[in-house]
Amino acid sequence: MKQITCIDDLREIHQRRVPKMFFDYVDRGSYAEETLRANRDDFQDIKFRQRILVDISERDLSTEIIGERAALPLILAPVGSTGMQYGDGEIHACRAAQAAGIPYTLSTMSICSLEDVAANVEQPFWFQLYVMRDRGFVKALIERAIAAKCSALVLTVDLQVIGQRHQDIKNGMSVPPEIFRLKNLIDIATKPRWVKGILAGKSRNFGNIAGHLPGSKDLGSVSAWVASQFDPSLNWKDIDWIRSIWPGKLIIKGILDVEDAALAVKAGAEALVVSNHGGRQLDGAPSSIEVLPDVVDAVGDQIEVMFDGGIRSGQDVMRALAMGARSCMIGRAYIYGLGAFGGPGVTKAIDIIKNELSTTMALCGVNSIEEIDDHVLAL
Ligand SMILES: Cc1cc2nc3c(=O)[nH]c(=O)nc-3n(C[C@H](O)[C@H](O)[C@H](O)COP(=O)(O)O)c2cc1C
Ligand SMILES: CCCCC(=O)C(=O)O
Repeated sequence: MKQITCIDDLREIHQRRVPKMFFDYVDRGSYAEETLRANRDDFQDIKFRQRILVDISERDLSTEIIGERAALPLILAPVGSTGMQYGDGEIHACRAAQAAGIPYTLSTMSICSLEDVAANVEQPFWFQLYVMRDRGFVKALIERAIAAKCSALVLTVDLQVIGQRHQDIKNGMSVPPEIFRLKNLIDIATKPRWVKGILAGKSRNFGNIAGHLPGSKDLGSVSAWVASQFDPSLNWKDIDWIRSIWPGKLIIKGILDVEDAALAVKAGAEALVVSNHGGRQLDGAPSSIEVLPDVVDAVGDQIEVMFDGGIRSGQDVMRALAMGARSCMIGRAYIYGLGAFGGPGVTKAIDIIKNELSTTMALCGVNSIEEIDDHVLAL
């Protein structure tokens, strides 16, 4: 792995090793992908202010995330179908996060179940919840997260309907995926390493939501399945209902608007995530980094503001922190590592970002995460 020096290198190997239908599912965005591109492009407009001759010999990258110490201001974001990128992918990613001292978020749409992950890792992890129409099932899911000792609930609120991802439709990336389509079978035949990894994994279907999946003869598009299962009536009043079941910390993920951020404060969440779902939902929405400063201005002293969208380097983490985020989630950056090399690839992705962040801090003349604010930016 010596030749791997940046997240883009991991992406390239992921693309080579994982079938196209699964790589594209990770890599691409919704509709014309304007927001997906903006997430990356807008980072590049943010320039640092280099400072020299500051003693930077004792840099500390650790911080607190919702009251817990973390080695880095970084969180592995919830990513559906992670176990299709690499066998038992959720367990590998969670272990890598815990070894690195950062939180891992398990998606409702994971392949390994809550119970599987809990049985195979050392420490508590976070659980991301999608609210489905069947509220009895949602309640049971939250109770499973409590039983699995999850230490935070991340309620994702930007996907009650799904933004269409053209490439997924073209590739047969349905629920479940059409792997027996001739084109996909031919592609899979050229990816023996992936096949071996998947066959070695314990789980091959969505572990948390058995009973809510279409039968294998009833292949539907993801959008049809989401429309049939996800509750479009979800609204602020439901937060009280969730609170009545979930006693722990609540993080609301998917906020892009200052008024919504204020409502998240009012709802009593411990944190919110400024996120456009990695450019996979409302195409034409602004980049996450564009809206971050306004959200921080409005509510940053009342609620912990987290950030995600487009982070591919430690420089990007530094930019988000400089704009007021307290910590950052990464999605694709670690999944590229997982698809390329399994657990060690996730560790590699975290290490790359950590080293880049450390060097960037040094060259900007800061020694701690708490010191990072807009004074590190060239205005
Ligand atoms: C393949 C993939 C699957 C995702 N699945 C979920 C999910 O199940 N739940 C969720 O809240 N967010 C999901 N997201 C969004 C991520 O949590 C995160 O918001 C996004 O990836 C951040 O952008 P980035 O990939 O540029 O870092 C997914 C993202 C990707 C790339
Ligand atoms: C049906 C939701 C799939 C997971 C997800 O959130 C995503 O693909 O972005």
